[in-house]
Amino acid sequence: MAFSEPDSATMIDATQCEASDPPARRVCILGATGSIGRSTMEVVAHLRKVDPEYRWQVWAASGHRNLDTLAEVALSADPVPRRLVASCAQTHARVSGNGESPLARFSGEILAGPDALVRVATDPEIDVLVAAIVGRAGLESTLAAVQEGKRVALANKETLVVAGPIVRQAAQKSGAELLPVDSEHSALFQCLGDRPDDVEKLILTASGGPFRDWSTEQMRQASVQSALNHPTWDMGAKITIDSATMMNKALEIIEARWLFDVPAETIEVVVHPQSIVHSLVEFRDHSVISQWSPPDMRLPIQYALTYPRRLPGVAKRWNRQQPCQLDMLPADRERFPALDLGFEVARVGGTAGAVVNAANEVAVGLFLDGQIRFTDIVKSCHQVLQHHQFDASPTLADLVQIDQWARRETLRFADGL
Ligand SMILES: NC(=O)C1=CN([C@@H]2O[C@H](COP(=O)(O)OP(=O)(O)OC[C@H]3O[C@@H](n4cnc5c(N)ncnc54)[C@H](OP(=O)(O)O)[C@@H]3O)[C@@H](O)[C@H]2O)C=CC1
Ligand SMILES: CC(=O)[C@@H](O)[C@H](O)COP(=O)(O)O
Ligand SMILES: [Mn+2]
Repeated sequence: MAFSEPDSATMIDATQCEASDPPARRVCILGATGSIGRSTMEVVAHLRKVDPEYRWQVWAASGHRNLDTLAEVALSADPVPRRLVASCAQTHARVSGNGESPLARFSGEILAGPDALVRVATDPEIDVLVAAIVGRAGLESTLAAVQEGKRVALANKETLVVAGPIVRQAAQKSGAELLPVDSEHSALFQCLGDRPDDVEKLILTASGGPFRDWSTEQMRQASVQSALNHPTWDMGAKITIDSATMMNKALEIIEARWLFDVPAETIEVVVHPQSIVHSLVEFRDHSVISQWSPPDMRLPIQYALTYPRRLPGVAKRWNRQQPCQLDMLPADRERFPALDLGFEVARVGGTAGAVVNAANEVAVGLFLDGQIRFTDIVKSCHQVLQHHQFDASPTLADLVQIDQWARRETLRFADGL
Protein backbone atom coordinates (compact mmCIF):
# COMPACT_ATOMS: atom_id res chain seq x y z
CA MET A 1 0.00 0.00 0.00
CA ALA A 2 1.41 3.43 -0.93
CA PHE A 3 1.39 6.30 1.52
CA SER A 4 -0.51 9.53 1.14
CA GLU A 5 1.28 12.51 -0.38
CA PRO A 6 3.94 14.04 1.87
CA ASP A 7 2.87 17.22 3.61
CA SER A 8 4.10 20.60 2.43
CA ALA A 9 6.94 20.71 5.00
CA THR A 10 8.43 17.50 3.66
CA MET A 11 7.86 18.55 0.02
CA ILE A 12 10.33 21.41 0.46
CA ASP A 13 13.39 19.28 0.71
CA ALA A 14 12.25 17.09 -2.22
CA THR A 15 12.28 20.18 -4.47
CA GLN A 16 15.85 20.93 -3.41
CA CYS A 17 17.18 17.94 -5.37
CA GLU A 18 19.05 18.91 -8.49
CA ALA A 19 18.50 16.91 -11.68
CA SER A 20 22.17 15.87 -11.46
CA ASP A 21 21.82 14.51 -7.90
CA PRO A 22 22.51 10.79 -7.57
CA PRO A 23 19.42 8.63 -7.03
CA ALA A 24 18.06 8.29 -3.51
CA ARG A 25 18.58 5.15 -1.42
CA ARG A 26 15.86 5.12 1.21
CA VAL A 27 16.31 3.06 4.32
CA CYS A 28 13.67 1.94 6.80
CA ILE A 29 15.10 1.02 10.21
CA LEU A 30 12.80 -1.01 12.39
CA GLY A 31 14.25 -1.10 15.89
CA ALA A 32 16.01 2.26 15.41
CA THR A 33 16.24 2.87 19.16
CA GLY A 34 18.32 -0.26 19.76
CA SER A 35 21.98 -1.07 19.45
CA ILE A 36 21.82 -2.17 15.78
CA GLY A 37 19.34 0.58 14.94
CA ARG A 38 21.57 3.34 16.29
CA SER A 39 24.65 1.89 14.57
CA THR A 40 22.65 1.86 11.33
CA MET A 41 21.86 5.56 11.74
CA GLU A 42 25.63 6.18 11.94
CA VAL A 43 26.29 4.06 8.86
CA VAL A 44 23.67 5.90 6.81
CA ALA A 45 25.10 9.28 7.88
CA HIS A 46 28.54 8.03 6.82
CA LEU A 47 27.30 6.71 3.46
CA ARG A 48 25.81 10.12 2.70
CA LYS A 49 29.37 11.45 2.81
CA VAL A 50 31.27 8.72 0.98
CA ASP A 51 28.92 7.22 -1.61
CA PRO A 52 29.10 9.01 -4.96
CA GLU A 53 26.40 6.78 -6.48
CA TYR A 54 23.47 7.19 -4.09
CA ARG A 55 21.96 9.77 -1.77
CA TRP A 56 21.37 7.75 1.39
CA GLN A 57 18.63 8.67 3.81
CA VAL A 58 16.67 7.16 6.68
CA TRP A 59 13.12 7.37 5.37
CA ALA A 60 11.32 5.63 8.22
CA ALA A 61 12.29 4.46 11.69
CA SER A 62 10.60 2.68 14.56
CA GLY A 63 10.94 2.47 18.31
CA HIS A 64 8.83 0.56 20.80
CA ARG A 65 9.02 1.76 24.41
CA ASN A 66 11.90 4.16 24.24
CA LEU A 67 10.30 7.35 22.99
CA ASP A 68 13.10 9.65 24.17
CA THR A 69 15.67 7.69 22.19
CA LEU A 70 13.38 7.55 19.14
CA ALA A 71 13.06 11.33 19.27
CA GLU A 72 16.79 11.82 19.79
CA VAL A 73 17.75 9.45 16.97
CA ALA A 74 15.14 10.77 14.54
CA LEU A 75 15.60 14.49 15.18
CA SER A 76 19.39 14.32 15.00
CA ALA A 77 19.32 12.61 11.58
CA ASP A 78 20.00 14.72 8.52
CA PRO A 79 17.50 14.79 6.90
CA VAL A 80 15.03 13.71 9.56
CA PRO A 81 12.99 10.61 8.62
CA ARG A 82 9.62 11.16 6.98
CA ARG A 83 7.81 8.58 9.07
CA LEU A 84 8.19 7.23 12.56
CA VAL A 85 6.48 4.27 14.13
CA ALA A 86 5.87 4.07 17.86
CA SER A 87 4.97 0.40 17.80
CA CYS A 88 3.97 0.15 21.47
CA ALA A 89 0.48 1.53 22.12
CA GLN A 90 1.46 3.33 25.35
CA THR A 91 4.39 4.99 23.63
CA HIS A 92 2.15 6.20 20.84
CA ALA A 93 -0.33 7.51 23.37
CA ARG A 94 2.48 9.61 24.85
CA VAL A 95 3.17 11.09 21.40
CA SER A 96 -0.39 12.04 20.65
CA GLY A 97 -1.54 12.81 24.19
CA ASN A 98 0.00 16.19 24.96
CA GLY A 99 2.35 18.90 23.78
CA GLU A 100 5.22 17.65 25.93
CA SER A 101 6.13 14.70 23.76
CA PRO A 102 9.82 14.68 22.81
CA LEU A 103 8.53 14.35 19.24
CA ALA A 104 6.54 17.59 19.41
CA ARG A 105 9.00 19.20 16.92
CA PHE A 106 8.69 16.32 14.43
CA SER A 107 6.67 17.42 11.41
CA GLY A 108 6.40 14.06 9.60
CA GLU A 109 3.90 11.28 10.14
CA ILE A 110 3.85 9.19 13.34
CA LEU A 111 2.18 5.81 13.10
CA ALA A 112 1.28 3.32 15.80
CA GLY A 113 1.23 -0.41 16.39
CA PRO A 114 2.45 -3.60 14.74
CA ASP A 115 0.41 -2.98 11.55
CA ALA A 116 2.32 0.24 11.07
CA LEU A 117 5.60 -1.73 11.15
CA VAL A 118 4.35 -3.76 8.20
CA ARG A 119 3.14 -0.63 6.40
CA VAL A 120 6.47 1.19 6.58
CA ALA A 121 8.46 -1.97 5.83
CA THR A 122 6.52 -2.48 2.59
CA ASP A 123 6.23 1.18 1.58
CA PRO A 124 7.07 1.39 -2.16
CA GLU A 125 9.32 4.36 -1.40
CA ILE A 126 11.67 2.20 0.70
CA ASP A 127 14.70 0.57 -0.96
CA VAL A 128 16.12 -1.29 2.05
CA LEU A 129 14.67 -2.56 5.32
CA VAL A 130 17.07 -2.90 8.23
CA ALA A 131 15.33 -5.50 10.40
CA ALA A 132 16.68 -4.60 13.85
CA ILE A 133 13.75 -5.36 16.15
CA VAL A 134 14.67 -7.87 18.82
CA GLY A 135 12.84 -11.18 19.05
CA ARG A 136 9.83 -12.74 17.38
CA ALA A 137 8.19 -9.28 17.31
CA GLY A 138 10.25 -8.59 14.18
CA LEU A 139 8.80 -11.50 12.20
CA GLU A 140 5.74 -10.01 10.46
CA SER A 141 7.41 -6.79 9.28
CA THR A 142 10.52 -8.62 8.07
CA LEU A 143 8.50 -11.25 6.25
CA ALA A 144 6.28 -8.58 4.70
CA ALA A 145 9.32 -6.75 3.30
CA VAL A 146 10.66 -10.04 1.93
CA GLN A 147 7.30 -10.77 0.29
CA GLU A 148 7.42 -7.31 -1.24
CA GLY A 149 10.80 -8.07 -2.84
CA LYS A 150 12.79 -5.55 -0.81
CA ARG A 151 16.43 -5.75 0.12
CA VAL A 152 16.37 -6.82 3.76
CA ALA A 153 19.44 -6.29 5.93
CA LEU A 154 18.66 -8.91 8.56
CA ALA A 155 19.81 -8.44 12.14
CA ASN A 156 16.64 -9.97 13.61
CA LYS A 157 17.86 -13.59 13.57
CA GLU A 158 14.72 -14.74 15.41
CA THR A 159 12.75 -14.30 12.17
CA LEU A 160 14.72 -17.14 10.55
CA VAL A 161 14.74 -19.20 13.74
CA VAL A 162 10.95 -19.09 13.93
CA ALA A 163 10.02 -19.24 10.26
CA GLY A 164 13.13 -20.01 8.19
CA PRO A 165 11.48 -22.08 5.42
CA ILE A 166 8.58 -19.62 5.02
CA VAL A 167 10.94 -16.66 4.75
CA ARG A 168 13.22 -18.50 2.29
CA GLN A 169 10.29 -19.46 0.09
CA ALA A 170 8.95 -15.90 0.14
CA ALA A 171 12.36 -14.55 -0.89
CA GLN A 172 12.60 -17.03 -3.75
CA LYS A 173 9.14 -16.03 -4.97
CA SER A 174 9.58 -12.26 -4.70
CA GLY A 175 13.28 -12.01 -5.58
CA ALA A 176 13.99 -10.23 -2.27
CA GLU A 177 17.64 -10.01 -1.24
CA LEU A 178 18.08 -11.32 2.29
CA LEU A 179 21.47 -10.03 3.41
CA PRO A 180 22.92 -10.94 6.80
CA VAL A 181 23.83 -8.31 9.38
CA ASP A 182 24.63 -10.82 12.13
CA SER A 183 28.44 -10.65 12.21
CA GLU A 184 29.02 -14.41 11.80
CA HIS A 185 26.61 -14.76 8.89
CA SER A 186 27.97 -11.67 7.21
CA ALA A 187 31.43 -13.23 7.54
CA LEU A 188 30.25 -16.52 6.03
CA PHE A 189 28.49 -14.63 3.24
CA GLN A 190 31.73 -12.76 2.51
CA CYS A 191 33.81 -15.98 2.51
CA LEU A 192 31.51 -18.33 0.62
CA GLY A 193 32.30 -17.60 -3.02
CA ASP A 194 30.11 -18.89 -5.83
CA ARG A 195 30.82 -22.65 -5.81
CA PRO A 196 28.54 -24.03 -3.06
CA ASP A 197 29.45 -27.63 -3.93
CA ASP A 198 33.02 -26.96 -2.82
CA VAL A 199 31.94 -25.98 0.71
CA GLU A 200 32.49 -28.58 3.41
CA LYS A 201 31.76 -26.71 6.66
CA LEU A 202 30.42 -23.38 7.85
CA ILE A 203 32.26 -22.63 11.09
CA LEU A 204 30.62 -20.10 13.39
CA THR A 205 32.85 -18.38 15.90
CA ALA A 206 31.56 -17.80 19.43
CA SER A 207 33.20 -15.52 21.98
CA GLY A 208 32.12 -17.91 24.74
CA GLY A 209 30.51 -14.97 26.54
CA PRO A 210 31.28 -13.81 30.09
CA PHE A 211 31.05 -17.39 31.48
CA ARG A 212 33.40 -19.04 29.00
CA ASP A 213 35.53 -20.53 31.80
CA TRP A 214 32.87 -20.85 34.51
CA SER A 215 31.73 -24.20 35.91
CA THR A 216 28.05 -25.16 35.68
CA GLU A 217 27.73 -24.59 39.44
CA GLN A 218 29.19 -21.09 39.12
CA MET A 219 26.75 -20.36 36.28
CA ARG A 220 23.86 -21.57 38.43
CA GLN A 221 24.69 -18.75 40.86
CA ALA A 222 25.39 -16.13 38.16
CA SER A 223 23.96 -12.65 38.74
CA VAL A 224 22.13 -10.64 36.10
CA GLN A 225 24.89 -8.06 36.17
CA SER A 226 27.63 -10.60 35.47
CA ALA A 227 25.61 -12.15 32.62
CA LEU A 228 25.16 -8.70 31.04
CA ASN A 229 28.91 -8.14 31.03
CA HIS A 230 29.81 -9.32 27.52
CA PRO A 231 33.58 -9.49 26.99
CA THR A 232 33.73 -8.11 23.45
CA TRP A 233 30.40 -6.73 22.16
CA ASP A 234 28.13 -3.94 23.37
CA MET A 235 24.60 -5.14 22.50
CA GLY A 236 21.00 -5.10 23.70
CA ALA A 237 20.12 -7.01 26.88
CA LYS A 238 18.37 -9.99 25.29
CA ILE A 239 21.16 -10.95 22.89
CA THR A 240 23.75 -10.32 25.63
CA ILE A 241 22.08 -12.91 27.86
CA ASP A 242 21.81 -15.20 24.82
CA SER A 243 25.57 -14.90 24.38
CA ALA A 244 26.14 -15.83 28.02
CA THR A 245 24.04 -19.03 27.75
CA MET A 246 25.39 -19.57 24.21
CA MET A 247 21.77 -19.69 23.10
CA ASN A 248 22.88 -16.92 20.75
CA LYS A 249 25.08 -19.46 19.00
CA ALA A 250 22.20 -21.95 18.97
CA LEU A 251 20.01 -19.33 17.29
CA GLU A 252 22.85 -18.61 14.87
CA ILE A 253 23.20 -22.29 13.96
CA ILE A 254 19.50 -22.30 13.04
CA GLU A 255 19.85 -18.94 11.27
CA ALA A 256 22.74 -20.30 9.16
CA ARG A 257 20.80 -23.47 8.36
CA TRP A 258 18.03 -21.42 6.69
CA LEU A 259 20.00 -18.46 5.40
CA PHE A 260 22.49 -20.60 3.49
CA ASP A 261 20.17 -23.60 2.99
CA VAL A 262 22.65 -26.11 4.39
CA PRO A 263 21.97 -29.16 6.57
CA ALA A 264 22.75 -28.86 10.28
CA GLU A 265 25.65 -31.29 9.82
CA THR A 266 27.48 -28.71 7.68
CA ILE A 267 27.61 -26.24 10.59
CA GLU A 268 30.20 -26.18 13.38
CA VAL A 269 31.03 -23.85 16.26
CA VAL A 270 34.48 -22.86 17.55
CA VAL A 271 35.18 -20.62 20.51
CA HIS A 272 37.19 -17.55 19.60
CA PRO A 273 37.35 -15.25 22.64
CA GLN A 274 38.71 -12.20 20.80
CA SER A 275 35.70 -11.83 18.41
CA ILE A 276 38.00 -10.71 15.61
CA VAL A 277 37.51 -13.66 13.27
CA HIS A 278 33.78 -13.50 12.65
CA SER A 279 33.42 -16.98 11.08
CA LEU A 280 35.13 -19.36 8.66
CA VAL A 281 34.33 -21.54 5.66
CA GLU A 282 36.16 -24.83 5.16
CA PHE A 283 36.30 -26.03 1.57
CA ARG A 284 36.67 -29.62 0.41
CA ASP A 285 40.38 -29.24 -0.29
CA HIS A 286 40.63 -28.26 3.46
CA SER A 287 41.42 -24.64 2.74
CA VAL A 288 39.79 -22.44 5.39
CA ILE A 289 38.78 -18.87 4.53
CA SER A 290 37.81 -16.45 7.25
CA GLN A 291 36.72 -12.83 7.55
CA TRP A 292 38.17 -10.67 10.30
CA SER A 293 37.95 -7.15 11.60
CA PRO A 294 37.74 -5.56 15.07
CA PRO A 295 34.33 -6.20 16.66
CA ASP A 296 32.17 -3.39 15.26
CA MET A 297 28.68 -4.01 13.87
CA ARG A 298 28.90 -1.00 11.59
CA LEU A 299 30.94 -3.13 9.17
CA PRO A 300 28.35 -5.87 8.48
CA ILE A 301 25.57 -3.25 8.50
CA GLN A 302 27.38 -1.16 5.89
CA TYR A 303 28.12 -4.20 3.74
CA ALA A 304 24.48 -5.32 3.80
CA LEU A 305 23.43 -1.84 2.69
CA THR A 306 25.99 -1.37 -0.11
CA TYR A 307 26.45 -5.00 -1.28
CA PRO A 308 28.02 -5.90 -3.68
CA ARG A 309 29.93 -2.63 -3.47
CA ARG A 310 32.53 -2.00 -0.77
CA LEU A 311 32.86 1.65 0.19
CA PRO A 312 35.26 3.43 2.57
CA GLY A 313 34.41 2.14 6.02
CA VAL A 314 33.17 3.81 9.17
CA ALA A 315 33.93 0.73 11.29
CA LYS A 316 37.10 0.37 13.36
CA ARG A 317 40.19 -0.69 11.47
CA TRP A 318 42.70 -3.39 12.43
CA ASN A 319 45.66 -1.68 14.06
CA ARG A 320 48.77 -3.51 12.80
CA GLN A 321 50.98 -1.66 15.29
CA GLN A 322 49.45 -3.64 18.16
CA PRO A 323 50.10 -7.37 18.71
CA CYS A 324 47.04 -9.40 17.84
CA GLN A 325 46.30 -12.84 19.23
CA LEU A 326 43.66 -15.11 17.71
CA ASP A 327 42.65 -18.21 19.72
CA MET A 328 40.42 -20.98 18.39
CA LEU A 329 39.14 -23.40 21.03
CA PRO A 330 36.73 -26.33 20.89
CA ALA A 331 33.25 -25.51 22.22
CA ASP A 332 32.22 -27.20 25.48
CA ARG A 333 28.81 -28.69 24.74
CA GLU A 334 28.36 -30.03 28.27
CA ARG A 335 28.72 -26.73 30.09
CA PHE A 336 26.76 -25.01 27.31
CA PRO A 337 23.87 -27.37 26.50
CA ALA A 338 22.25 -24.68 24.34
CA LEU A 339 24.61 -25.74 21.55
CA ASP A 340 23.18 -29.25 21.24
CA LEU A 341 19.73 -27.74 21.37
CA GLY A 342 20.61 -25.47 18.44
CA PHE A 343 21.95 -28.34 16.35
CA GLU A 344 18.89 -30.45 17.13
CA VAL A 345 16.45 -27.69 16.18
CA ALA A 346 18.39 -26.97 12.98
CA ARG A 347 18.20 -30.68 12.14
CA VAL A 348 14.47 -31.23 12.73
CA GLY A 349 13.08 -27.84 11.59
CA GLY A 350 9.28 -27.56 11.59
CA THR A 351 7.84 -25.99 14.74
CA ALA A 352 10.97 -26.59 16.85
CA GLY A 353 12.55 -23.18 16.12
CA ALA A 354 9.43 -21.23 17.07
CA VAL A 355 9.10 -23.19 20.32
CA VAL A 356 12.71 -22.82 21.44
CA ASN A 357 12.76 -19.16 20.48
CA ALA A 358 9.58 -18.37 22.41
CA ALA A 359 10.74 -20.33 25.47
CA ASN A 360 14.08 -18.55 25.37
CA GLU A 361 12.53 -15.08 25.05
CA VAL A 362 10.29 -15.70 28.07
CA ALA A 363 13.03 -17.36 30.13
CA VAL A 364 15.51 -14.55 29.43
CA GLY A 365 12.87 -12.04 30.56
CA LEU A 366 12.31 -14.02 33.78
CA PHE A 367 16.04 -14.20 34.45
CA LEU A 368 16.45 -10.46 33.88
CA ASP A 369 13.58 -9.92 36.35
CA GLY A 370 15.37 -12.05 38.94
CA GLN A 371 12.69 -14.76 38.87
CA ILE A 372 14.72 -17.75 37.67
CA ARG A 373 18.36 -18.80 37.79
CA PHE A 374 20.72 -18.37 34.85
CA THR A 375 20.93 -22.12 34.20
CA ASP A 376 17.11 -22.35 34.20
CA ILE A 377 16.99 -20.48 30.89
CA VAL A 378 18.26 -23.35 28.73
CA LYS A 379 16.58 -25.91 30.99
CA SER A 380 13.22 -24.22 30.26
CA CYS A 381 13.88 -24.31 26.52
CA HIS A 382 14.66 -28.04 26.65
CA GLN A 383 11.60 -28.78 28.69
CA VAL A 384 9.16 -26.85 26.51
CA LEU A 385 10.65 -28.27 23.32
CA GLN A 386 10.26 -31.81 24.60
CA HIS A 387 6.60 -31.30 25.46
CA HIS A 388 5.43 -29.66 22.29
CA GLN A 389 3.39 -31.24 19.54
CA PHE A 390 5.89 -31.27 16.68
CA ASP A 391 4.66 -30.31 13.21
CA ALA A 392 7.13 -30.77 10.35
CA SER A 393 5.63 -28.21 7.95
CA PRO A 394 3.70 -25.56 9.84
CA THR A 395 2.00 -22.54 8.28
CA LEU A 396 2.68 -19.04 9.56
CA ALA A 397 -0.58 -19.19 11.54
CA ASP A 398 0.55 -22.49 13.13
CA LEU A 399 3.84 -20.87 14.13
CA VAL A 400 2.10 -17.88 15.69
CA GLN A 401 -0.11 -20.23 17.66
CA ILE A 402 2.69 -22.48 18.87
CA ASP A 403 4.76 -19.43 19.82
CA GLN A 404 1.94 -18.39 22.15
CA TRP A 405 1.61 -21.90 23.55
CA ALA A 406 5.37 -22.08 24.21
CA ARG A 407 5.31 -18.74 26.05
CA ARG A 408 2.53 -19.94 28.36
CA GLU A 409 4.24 -23.30 28.86
CA THR A 410 7.54 -21.64 29.78
CA LEU A 411 5.83 -19.51 32.42
CA ARG A 412 4.13 -22.62 33.79
CA PHE A 413 7.42 -24.55 33.92
CA ALA A 414 9.25 -21.61 35.53
CA ASP A 415 6.53 -21.34 38.14
CA GLY A 416 7.29 -24.87 39.27
CA LEU A 417 11.06 -24.39 39.53
N1 LIG B 1 23.42 -5.70 18.98
C1 LIG B 1 24.17 -6.41 18.19
O1 LIG B 1 25.38 -6.16 18.07
C2 LIG B 1 23.59 -7.54 17.39
C3 LIG B 1 22.23 -7.77 17.35
N2 LIG B 1 21.71 -8.76 16.56
C4 LIG B 1 20.28 -8.98 16.51
O2 LIG B 1 19.65 -7.74 16.16
C5 LIG B 1 18.39 -7.61 16.81
C6 LIG B 1 18.41 -6.32 17.63
O3 LIG B 1 19.37 -6.45 18.65
P1 LIG B 1 19.83 -5.20 19.53
O4 LIG B 1 19.92 -3.98 18.67
O5 LIG B 1 21.00 -5.62 20.30
O6 LIG B 1 18.59 -5.07 20.51
P2 LIG B 1 18.15 -3.82 21.41
O7 LIG B 1 17.47 -4.36 22.59
O8 LIG B 1 19.27 -2.88 21.60
O9 LIG B 1 17.06 -3.10 20.46
C7 LIG B 1 15.85 -3.74 20.17
C8 LIG B 1 14.96 -2.86 19.32
O10 LIG B 1 13.71 -3.53 19.12
C9 LIG B 1 12.63 -2.68 19.60
N3 LIG B 1 11.60 -3.55 20.15
C10 LIG B 1 11.64 -4.28 21.30
N4 LIG B 1 10.49 -4.97 21.46
C11 LIG B 1 9.71 -4.67 20.40
C12 LIG B 1 8.38 -5.05 20.01
N5 LIG B 1 7.64 -5.90 20.75
N6 LIG B 1 7.89 -4.54 18.86
C13 LIG B 1 8.62 -3.69 18.10
N7 LIG B 1 9.88 -3.29 18.43
C14 LIG B 1 10.41 -3.77 19.56
C15 LIG B 1 13.27 -1.80 20.65
O11 LIG B 1 12.50 -0.62 20.85
P3 LIG B 1 12.56 0.23 22.26
O12 LIG B 1 13.99 0.19 22.70
O13 LIG B 1 12.11 1.59 21.84
O14 LIG B 1 11.63 -0.43 23.21
C16 LIG B 1 14.63 -1.52 19.98
O15 LIG B 1 14.48 -0.56 18.98
C17 LIG B 1 18.23 -8.88 17.65
O16 LIG B 1 17.50 -9.82 16.93
C18 LIG B 1 19.66 -9.38 17.85
O17 LIG B 1 19.72 -10.78 18.04
C19 LIG B 1 22.51 -9.54 15.78
C20 LIG B 1 23.86 -9.37 15.82
C21 LIG B 1 24.50 -8.37 16.63
C1 LIG C 1 27.91 -9.21 17.15
C2 LIG C 1 27.18 -10.44 16.93
O1 LIG C 1 26.99 -10.88 15.82
C3 LIG C 1 26.68 -11.18 18.10
O2 LIG C 1 25.74 -12.17 17.72
C4 LIG C 1 27.87 -11.79 18.75
O3 LIG C 1 28.31 -12.83 17.96
C5 LIG C 1 27.59 -12.23 20.12
O4 LIG C 1 28.69 -12.84 20.65
P1 LIG C 1 28.80 -14.37 21.03
O5 LIG C 1 29.76 -14.98 20.06
O6 LIG C 1 29.31 -14.29 22.43
O7 LIG C 1 27.44 -14.97 20.95
MN1 LIG D 1 26.25 -12.90 15.91
